[in-house]
Amino acid sequence: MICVYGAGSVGCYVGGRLAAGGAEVVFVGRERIAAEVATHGLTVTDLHGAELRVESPRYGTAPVAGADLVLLTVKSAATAEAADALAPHLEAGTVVVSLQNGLRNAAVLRERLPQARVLAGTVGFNVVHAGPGRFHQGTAGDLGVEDHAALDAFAPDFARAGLPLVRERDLAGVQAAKLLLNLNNAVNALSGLPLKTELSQRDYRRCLALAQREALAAYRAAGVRPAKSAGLDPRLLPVLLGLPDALFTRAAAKMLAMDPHARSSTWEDLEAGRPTEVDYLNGEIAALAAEHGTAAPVNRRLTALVHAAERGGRRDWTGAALLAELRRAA
Ligand SMILES: NC(=O)C1=CN([C@@H]2O[C@H](COP(=O)(O)OP(=O)(O)OC[C@H]3O[C@@H](n4cnc5c(N)ncnc54)[C@H](OP(=O)(O)O)[C@@H]3O)[C@@H](O)[C@H]2O)C=CC1
Ligand SMILES: CC(C)(CO)C(=O)C(=O)O
Repeated sequence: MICVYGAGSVGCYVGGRLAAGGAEVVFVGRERIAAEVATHGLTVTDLHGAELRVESPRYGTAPVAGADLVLLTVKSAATAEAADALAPHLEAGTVVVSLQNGLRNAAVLRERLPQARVLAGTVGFNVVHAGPGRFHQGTAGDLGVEDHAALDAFAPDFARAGLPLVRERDLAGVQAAKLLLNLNNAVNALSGLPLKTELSQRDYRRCLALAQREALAAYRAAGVRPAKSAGLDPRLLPVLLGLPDALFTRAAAKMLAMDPHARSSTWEDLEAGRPTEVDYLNGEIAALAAEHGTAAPVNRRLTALVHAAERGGRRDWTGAALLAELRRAA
């Protein structure tokens, strides 16, 4: 049995696809989503036109025993608490995969779940809660997981679900590369715009490039080596982002191949009135920079602006205004 623990956007989508493909899936999460899927069932859709239904998903609010695989899909701030709740229900050797953004979740899980085989993972695509019981994948991307033989037993379930596991030898590098892209979550949430509209405007991209340059400097100082993404050396990302719109649209066609309504998870958090994960994204870079003596005023400012937005502050920054604000901070 596969348990999805903390089933919100990513958990309902991934678990929904697995269940629609025939896997036995138990979802654990909050009462409001349990009530929603009890009434409406689960529908998962994607940018390629897929629409899959799970009529009666097993969705509860308490941890369950007997899972062979746990997919952990809570936001980073909830990882420790989720691990503590799961601990008494895991048998020795149970595989726990962290499908979360950020760099440190797997380490938190390993510390709190010594009996489990914890593997780090990344979700390379965006999912939004698109209506009652509906979860939509709006951008292309893979499920990356730290390679381990323990995954052999589950790989067929993911393949049948149309979400093949991409088994990575350097997951830490993939996570570091993913974090470079997730620095855009703050820019996207502050813009109030869909990802495609935001990334199509050079000034927003320049904001992201400033944040990425700081991250690359912090990585260098810390000895973190981000992996290539889509074949591109991560050091070239800020250069690519700085291109004029017409050139960028052509050079980064793959990056922009997304549903026009796709949003970042940080935008979704603000929209739902929840605390965001910004401390684990831009805040992670600020912390890494402080630890290794490099500068990260842009990531610090973006973190502060997202926290202000959580308290009702501005969420309609134009690209020019945000860029001026970040340049003032730098
Ligand atoms: N959404 C996306 O497009 C993407 C997200 N990610 C990453 O995936 C992870 C999950 O994100 P996402 O699915 O968007 O997050 P969501 O907030 O949609 O889902 C997490 C769910 O877990 C619930 N939860 C929190 N704590 C517990 C707990 N102790 N027990 C049970 N349920 C709990 C939350 O409830 P409540 O809110 O009430 O606390 C929420 O419903 C994050 O790290 C995110 O960065 C990665 C790529 C894309
Ligand atoms: C897929 C991506 C990068 C989209 O912004 C994401 O990880 C998120 O929304 O958190």
